[in-house]
Amino acid sequence: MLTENAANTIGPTDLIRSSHPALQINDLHKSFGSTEAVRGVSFTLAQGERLALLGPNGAGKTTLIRMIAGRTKPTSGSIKLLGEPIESPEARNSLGFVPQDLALYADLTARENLAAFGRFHGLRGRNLQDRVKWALQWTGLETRSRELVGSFSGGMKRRINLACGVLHQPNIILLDEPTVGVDPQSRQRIFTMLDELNENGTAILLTTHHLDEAQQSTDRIVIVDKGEVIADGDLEYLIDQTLGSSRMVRVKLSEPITEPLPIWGTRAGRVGKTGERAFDTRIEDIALQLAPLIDAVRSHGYEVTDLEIHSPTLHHVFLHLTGNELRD
Ligand SMILES: Nc1ncnc2c1ncn2[C@@H]1O[C@H](COP(=O)(O)OP(=O)(O)OP(=O)(O)O)[C@@H](O)[C@H]1O
Repeated sequence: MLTENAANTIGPTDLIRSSHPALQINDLHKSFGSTEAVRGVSFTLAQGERLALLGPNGAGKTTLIRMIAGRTKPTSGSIKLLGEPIESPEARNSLGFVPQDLALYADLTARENLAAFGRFHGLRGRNLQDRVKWALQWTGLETRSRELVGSFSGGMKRRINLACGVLHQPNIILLDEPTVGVDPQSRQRIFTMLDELNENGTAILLTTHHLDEAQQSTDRIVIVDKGEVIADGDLEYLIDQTLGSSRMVRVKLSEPITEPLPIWGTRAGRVGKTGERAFDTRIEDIALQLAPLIDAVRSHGYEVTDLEIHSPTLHHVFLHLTGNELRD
Protein backbone atom coordinates (compact mmCIF):
# COMPACT_ATOMS: atom_id res chain seq x y z
CA MET A 1 0.00 0.00 0.00
CA LEU A 2 1.23 3.50 -0.80
CA THR A 3 1.58 5.94 2.06
CA GLU A 4 0.04 9.38 1.54
CA ASN A 5 3.50 10.77 0.93
CA ALA A 6 4.43 8.11 -1.62
CA ALA A 7 1.11 8.57 -3.43
CA ASN A 8 2.05 12.22 -3.84
CA THR A 9 5.43 11.47 -5.26
CA ILE A 10 4.70 8.50 -7.58
CA GLY A 11 2.38 9.70 -10.35
CA PRO A 12 1.20 7.87 -13.47
CA THR A 13 3.82 9.56 -15.64
CA ASP A 14 6.56 8.32 -13.32
CA LEU A 15 5.21 4.78 -13.58
CA ILE A 16 5.27 5.02 -17.38
CA ARG A 17 8.79 6.41 -17.19
CA SER A 18 10.01 3.65 -14.95
CA SER A 19 8.95 0.79 -17.21
CA HIS A 20 9.48 1.92 -20.83
CA PRO A 21 12.46 2.83 -22.95
CA ALA A 22 12.85 6.57 -23.60
CA LEU A 23 12.43 5.87 -27.32
CA GLN A 24 11.30 2.79 -29.19
CA ILE A 25 11.37 2.70 -32.99
CA ASN A 26 9.87 -0.26 -34.75
CA ASP A 27 10.18 -1.11 -38.47
CA LEU A 28 10.15 2.50 -39.57
CA HIS A 29 9.94 3.32 -43.29
CA LYS A 30 9.96 6.61 -45.18
CA SER A 31 9.83 7.08 -48.93
CA PHE A 32 10.05 10.33 -50.87
CA GLY A 33 8.57 9.35 -54.23
CA SER A 34 10.74 6.49 -55.45
CA THR A 35 13.54 7.24 -52.91
CA GLU A 36 13.40 4.94 -49.89
CA ALA A 37 15.21 7.16 -47.36
CA VAL A 38 14.49 4.88 -44.34
CA ARG A 39 13.97 1.15 -44.83
CA GLY A 40 12.78 -0.80 -41.81
CA VAL A 41 14.70 0.85 -38.97
CA SER A 42 14.22 -0.48 -35.43
CA PHE A 43 16.12 0.46 -32.29
CA THR A 44 15.53 1.62 -28.73
CA LEU A 45 17.04 4.29 -26.54
CA ALA A 46 17.01 3.46 -22.84
CA GLN A 47 16.14 6.11 -20.27
CA GLY A 48 19.18 8.22 -19.49
CA GLU A 49 21.17 6.69 -22.35
CA ARG A 50 23.32 8.66 -24.82
CA LEU A 51 23.18 7.37 -28.36
CA ALA A 52 24.95 8.55 -31.51
CA LEU A 53 23.28 7.97 -34.85
CA LEU A 54 25.97 7.79 -37.52
CA GLY A 55 25.98 7.17 -41.24
CA PRO A 56 27.50 8.35 -44.51
CA ASN A 57 25.92 11.30 -46.38
CA GLY A 58 22.39 10.49 -47.49
CA ALA A 59 22.10 7.46 -45.15
CA GLY A 60 18.76 8.68 -43.75
CA LYS A 61 19.79 10.20 -40.38
CA THR A 62 18.04 13.55 -40.76
CA THR A 63 14.89 11.85 -42.06
CA LEU A 64 14.90 9.56 -39.01
CA ILE A 65 15.43 12.44 -36.57
CA ARG A 66 12.69 14.49 -38.25
CA MET A 67 10.25 11.57 -37.97
CA ILE A 68 11.01 11.16 -34.27
CA ALA A 69 10.54 14.91 -33.80
CA GLY A 70 7.16 14.70 -35.54
CA ARG A 71 8.29 16.98 -38.39
CA THR A 72 8.01 14.27 -41.07
CA LYS A 73 5.33 11.58 -41.15
CA PRO A 74 6.60 8.00 -41.52
CA THR A 75 5.34 5.94 -44.47
CA SER A 76 4.93 3.05 -41.98
CA GLY A 77 6.21 1.77 -38.65
CA SER A 78 5.88 3.06 -35.10
CA ILE A 79 7.70 5.48 -32.80
CA LYS A 80 7.04 5.53 -29.06
CA LEU A 81 8.37 7.91 -26.45
CA LEU A 82 8.24 6.56 -22.89
CA GLY A 83 5.75 3.97 -24.17
CA GLU A 84 3.40 6.56 -25.70
CA PRO A 85 2.83 7.06 -29.45
CA ILE A 86 4.58 10.22 -30.64
CA GLU A 87 1.30 11.89 -31.55
CA SER A 88 0.18 11.96 -27.88
CA PRO A 89 0.61 15.17 -25.84
CA GLU A 90 2.55 13.23 -23.13
CA ALA A 91 5.05 12.01 -25.71
CA ARG A 92 5.42 15.43 -27.36
CA ASN A 93 6.01 17.02 -23.97
CA SER A 94 8.73 14.54 -23.08
CA LEU A 95 10.75 15.43 -26.19
CA GLY A 96 13.14 18.28 -26.97
CA PHE A 97 14.30 18.78 -30.55
CA VAL A 98 17.37 20.76 -31.55
CA PRO A 99 17.42 21.00 -35.35
CA GLN A 100 20.53 21.24 -37.49
CA ASP A 101 19.56 24.64 -38.90
CA LEU A 102 19.59 27.38 -36.29
CA ALA A 103 16.00 28.33 -35.45
CA LEU A 104 16.51 31.67 -33.67
CA TYR A 105 15.21 35.22 -34.02
CA ALA A 106 18.29 37.25 -35.00
CA ASP A 107 16.64 40.59 -34.10
CA LEU A 108 15.69 39.51 -30.57
CA THR A 109 18.06 39.31 -27.59
CA ALA A 110 19.17 36.00 -26.08
CA ARG A 111 16.71 36.47 -23.20
CA GLU A 112 13.85 37.34 -25.59
CA ASN A 113 14.59 34.28 -27.74
CA LEU A 114 14.53 32.02 -24.70
CA ALA A 115 11.29 33.56 -23.45
CA ALA A 116 9.66 33.15 -26.88
CA PHE A 117 10.64 29.47 -27.10
CA GLY A 118 9.63 28.91 -23.48
CA ARG A 119 6.13 30.30 -24.19
CA PHE A 120 5.98 28.10 -27.30
CA HIS A 121 6.60 25.13 -24.99
CA GLY A 122 3.77 26.25 -22.70
CA LEU A 123 5.85 27.85 -19.94
CA ARG A 124 4.36 30.91 -18.27
CA GLY A 125 4.95 33.33 -15.38
CA ARG A 126 7.43 32.44 -12.67
CA ASN A 127 8.17 29.07 -14.20
CA LEU A 128 9.17 30.71 -17.50
CA GLN A 129 11.37 33.27 -15.72
CA ASP A 130 13.12 30.52 -13.73
CA ARG A 131 13.79 28.45 -16.84
CA VAL A 132 15.16 31.44 -18.80
CA LYS A 133 17.46 32.21 -15.87
CA TRP A 134 18.58 28.60 -15.78
CA ALA A 135 19.22 28.56 -19.56
CA LEU A 136 21.35 31.71 -19.42
CA GLN A 137 23.47 30.17 -16.66
CA TRP A 138 23.65 26.79 -18.41
CA THR A 139 24.84 28.33 -21.68
CA GLY A 140 27.29 30.68 -19.92
CA LEU A 141 25.61 33.66 -21.62
CA GLU A 142 24.23 35.52 -18.58
CA THR A 143 26.33 38.62 -19.27
CA ARG A 144 25.22 38.68 -22.95
CA SER A 145 21.53 38.13 -22.26
CA ARG A 146 20.46 41.58 -23.51
CA GLU A 147 22.43 41.45 -26.77
CA LEU A 148 20.84 40.61 -30.11
CA VAL A 149 21.37 36.98 -31.09
CA GLY A 150 22.18 38.17 -34.63
CA SER A 151 25.46 39.59 -33.26
CA PHE A 152 26.51 36.30 -31.57
CA SER A 153 29.32 33.98 -32.74
CA GLY A 154 28.41 30.61 -34.29
CA GLY A 155 29.18 28.78 -31.04
CA MET A 156 27.04 31.16 -28.94
CA LYS A 157 24.11 30.79 -31.35
CA ARG A 158 24.43 26.99 -31.14
CA ARG A 159 24.29 27.17 -27.32
CA ILE A 160 21.17 29.34 -27.31
CA ASN A 161 19.60 27.11 -30.00
CA LEU A 162 20.25 24.13 -27.74
CA ALA A 163 18.77 25.87 -24.71
CA CYS A 164 15.60 26.79 -26.67
CA GLY A 165 15.04 23.07 -27.34
CA VAL A 166 15.35 21.97 -23.71
CA LEU A 167 13.70 24.79 -21.74
CA HIS A 168 10.66 22.63 -20.97
CA GLN A 169 12.87 19.96 -19.30
CA PRO A 170 12.24 17.07 -21.71
CA ASN A 171 13.18 13.49 -20.78
CA ILE A 172 14.64 12.89 -24.24
CA ILE A 173 16.51 15.28 -26.49
CA LEU A 174 17.19 14.87 -30.20
CA LEU A 175 20.08 16.80 -31.66
CA ASP A 176 20.83 16.89 -35.36
CA GLU A 177 24.51 17.82 -35.74
CA PRO A 178 24.66 19.97 -32.57
CA THR A 179 28.25 21.06 -33.21
CA VAL A 180 28.18 21.73 -36.93
CA GLY A 181 30.23 24.80 -37.86
CA VAL A 182 31.61 25.51 -34.37
CA ASP A 183 35.23 25.64 -33.21
CA PRO A 184 36.69 22.83 -31.03
CA GLN A 185 36.43 24.92 -27.83
CA SER A 186 32.72 25.59 -28.39
CA ARG A 187 32.19 21.91 -29.27
CA GLN A 188 33.69 20.95 -25.92
CA ARG A 189 31.46 23.44 -24.16
CA ILE A 190 28.33 22.05 -25.87
CA PHE A 191 29.26 18.53 -24.77
CA THR A 192 29.83 19.70 -21.21
CA MET A 193 26.29 21.20 -21.31
CA LEU A 194 24.89 17.92 -22.65
CA ASP A 195 26.75 15.94 -19.96
CA GLU A 196 25.08 18.09 -17.32
CA LEU A 197 21.61 17.29 -18.70
CA ASN A 198 22.47 13.61 -18.99
CA GLU A 199 23.68 13.47 -15.38
CA ASN A 200 20.18 14.57 -14.43
CA GLY A 201 18.67 11.63 -16.34
CA THR A 202 17.94 13.10 -19.79
CA ALA A 203 18.30 10.58 -22.64
CA ILE A 204 20.21 11.97 -25.64
CA LEU A 205 20.11 10.97 -29.28
CA LEU A 206 22.42 12.90 -31.58
CA THR A 207 23.80 12.76 -35.06
CA THR A 208 27.34 13.93 -35.71
CA HIS A 209 29.97 13.92 -38.39
CA HIS A 210 32.68 13.82 -35.72
CA LEU A 211 33.45 10.20 -34.89
CA ASP A 212 35.64 11.26 -31.96
CA GLU A 213 32.60 13.04 -30.45
CA ALA A 214 30.46 9.96 -30.88
CA GLN A 215 33.14 7.74 -29.34
CA GLN A 216 33.76 9.98 -26.33
CA SER A 217 30.33 11.39 -25.58
CA THR A 218 27.86 8.54 -26.03
CA ASP A 219 27.17 5.10 -24.53
CA ARG A 220 25.96 3.45 -27.70
CA ILE A 221 26.26 3.85 -31.45
CA VAL A 222 23.75 3.05 -34.18
CA ILE A 223 25.16 3.13 -37.71
CA VAL A 224 22.74 3.50 -40.61
CA ASP A 225 23.58 3.09 -44.27
CA LYS A 226 21.20 3.33 -47.23
CA GLY A 227 18.26 3.68 -44.86
CA GLU A 228 19.02 0.56 -42.78
CA VAL A 229 20.65 -0.10 -39.41
CA ILE A 230 23.92 -1.91 -40.06
CA ALA A 231 25.36 -1.82 -36.52
CA ASP A 232 24.01 -1.20 -33.02
CA GLY A 233 26.00 -1.44 -29.81
CA ASP A 234 28.69 0.09 -27.65
CA LEU A 235 32.12 0.64 -29.17
CA GLU A 236 33.62 -2.49 -27.65
CA TYR A 237 30.82 -4.63 -29.08
CA LEU A 238 31.09 -3.01 -32.53
CA ILE A 239 34.86 -3.57 -32.63
CA ASP A 240 34.41 -7.15 -31.48
CA GLN A 241 31.80 -7.82 -34.18
CA THR A 242 33.79 -6.25 -37.00
CA LEU A 243 37.54 -6.12 -36.45
CA GLY A 244 37.81 -8.50 -33.49
CA SER A 245 41.27 -8.54 -31.96
CA SER A 246 42.90 -6.99 -35.05
CA ARG A 247 45.46 -4.24 -34.65
CA MET A 248 45.81 -1.27 -36.98
CA VAL A 249 49.41 -0.80 -38.08
CA ARG A 250 51.01 2.27 -39.63
CA VAL A 251 54.25 1.36 -41.40
CA LYS A 252 56.72 4.15 -42.18
CA LEU A 253 59.13 3.61 -45.05
CA SER A 254 62.61 4.73 -46.09
CA GLU A 255 61.42 5.75 -49.57
CA PRO A 256 58.17 7.02 -51.14
CA ILE A 257 56.00 4.21 -52.52
CA THR A 258 56.36 3.83 -56.31
CA GLU A 259 53.25 1.67 -56.62
CA PRO A 260 50.82 0.09 -54.08
CA LEU A 261 52.41 -2.96 -52.44
CA PRO A 262 50.95 -6.47 -52.68
CA ILE A 263 51.63 -7.37 -49.04
CA TRP A 264 51.08 -10.98 -48.13
CA GLY A 265 49.23 -11.85 -44.93
CA THR A 266 47.48 -8.52 -44.36
CA ARG A 267 44.15 -9.43 -46.01
CA ALA A 268 44.10 -5.91 -47.39
CA GLY A 269 45.19 -6.70 -50.92
CA ARG A 270 47.49 -3.91 -52.08
CA VAL A 271 48.47 -1.29 -49.52
CA GLY A 272 49.81 2.27 -49.72
CA LYS A 273 49.47 5.17 -52.13
CA THR A 274 52.03 6.12 -54.75
CA GLY A 275 54.28 8.96 -53.50
CA GLU A 276 53.58 8.44 -49.76
CA ARG A 277 56.23 7.31 -47.26
CA ALA A 278 53.86 5.31 -45.06
CA PHE A 279 50.88 2.99 -45.32
CA ASP A 280 48.15 1.71 -42.99
CA THR A 281 47.10 -1.88 -42.74
CA ARG A 282 45.51 -4.34 -40.35
CA ILE A 283 46.91 -7.50 -38.84
CA GLU A 284 45.01 -10.06 -36.84
CA ASP A 285 47.84 -11.52 -34.77
CA ILE A 286 50.82 -9.37 -33.81
CA ALA A 287 52.94 -12.33 -32.70
CA LEU A 288 52.48 -14.21 -35.96
CA GLN A 289 52.07 -11.49 -38.57
CA LEU A 290 54.25 -8.51 -37.65
CA ALA A 291 57.62 -10.02 -38.61
CA PRO A 292 56.30 -11.42 -41.96
CA LEU A 293 54.82 -7.96 -42.69
CA ILE A 294 58.22 -6.29 -42.24
CA ASP A 295 59.90 -9.02 -44.34
CA ALA A 296 57.32 -8.53 -47.10
CA VAL A 297 57.96 -4.77 -47.14
CA ARG A 298 61.72 -5.41 -47.37
CA SER A 299 61.25 -7.89 -50.20
CA HIS A 300 59.74 -5.00 -52.23
CA GLY A 301 62.89 -2.94 -51.73
CA TYR A 302 61.84 -0.67 -48.80
CA GLU A 303 63.21 -0.37 -45.27
CA VAL A 304 60.76 0.01 -42.38
CA THR A 305 61.82 3.12 -40.44
CA ASP A 306 59.04 3.08 -37.83
CA LEU A 307 55.87 1.24 -36.82
CA GLU A 308 52.77 2.47 -34.95
CA ILE A 309 50.36 -0.13 -33.62
CA HIS A 310 46.85 0.94 -32.52
CA SER A 311 43.71 -0.71 -31.30
CA PRO A 312 40.81 -0.16 -33.73
CA THR A 313 38.73 2.99 -33.20
CA LEU A 314 35.20 3.89 -34.24
CA HIS A 315 36.73 5.39 -37.38
CA HIS A 316 38.07 1.96 -38.41
CA VAL A 317 34.75 0.25 -37.59
CA PHE A 318 32.84 2.84 -39.63
CA LEU A 319 35.16 2.47 -42.61
CA HIS A 320 35.01 -1.31 -42.38
CA LEU A 321 31.20 -1.35 -42.33
CA THR A 322 30.33 1.38 -44.82
CA GLY A 323 33.43 1.54 -47.03
CA ASN A 324 33.17 5.32 -46.63
CA GLU A 325 34.75 8.06 -44.58
CA LEU A 326 32.29 10.13 -42.56
CA ARG A 327 32.43 13.55 -44.20
CA ASP A 328 31.10 17.02 -43.47
N1 LIG B 1 12.25 16.03 -48.64
C1 LIG B 1 12.88 15.14 -49.41
N2 LIG B 1 12.48 14.89 -50.66
C2 LIG B 1 13.09 13.97 -51.44
N3 LIG B 1 14.14 13.22 -51.02
C3 LIG B 1 14.60 13.43 -49.78
C4 LIG B 1 14.00 14.39 -48.90
N4 LIG B 1 14.68 14.38 -47.71
C5 LIG B 1 15.64 13.44 -47.86
N5 LIG B 1 15.60 12.87 -49.09
C6 LIG B 1 16.49 11.80 -49.58
O1 LIG B 1 16.48 10.78 -48.62
C7 LIG B 1 17.80 10.21 -48.46
C8 LIG B 1 18.26 10.36 -47.02
O2 LIG B 1 18.47 11.75 -46.74
P1 LIG B 1 18.84 12.29 -45.28
O3 LIG B 1 18.95 13.78 -45.39
O4 LIG B 1 17.91 11.73 -44.29
O5 LIG B 1 20.28 11.65 -45.06
P2 LIG B 1 21.39 12.01 -43.98
O6 LIG B 1 21.93 10.71 -43.51
O7 LIG B 1 20.85 12.96 -42.98
O8 LIG B 1 22.47 12.74 -44.88
P3 LIG B 1 23.52 13.92 -44.51
O9 LIG B 1 24.55 13.29 -43.64
O10 LIG B 1 24.06 14.27 -45.87
O11 LIG B 1 22.75 15.04 -43.88
C9 LIG B 1 18.69 10.95 -49.46
O12 LIG B 1 18.73 10.17 -50.65
C10 LIG B 1 17.95 12.24 -49.69
O13 LIG B 1 18.22 12.76 -50.98
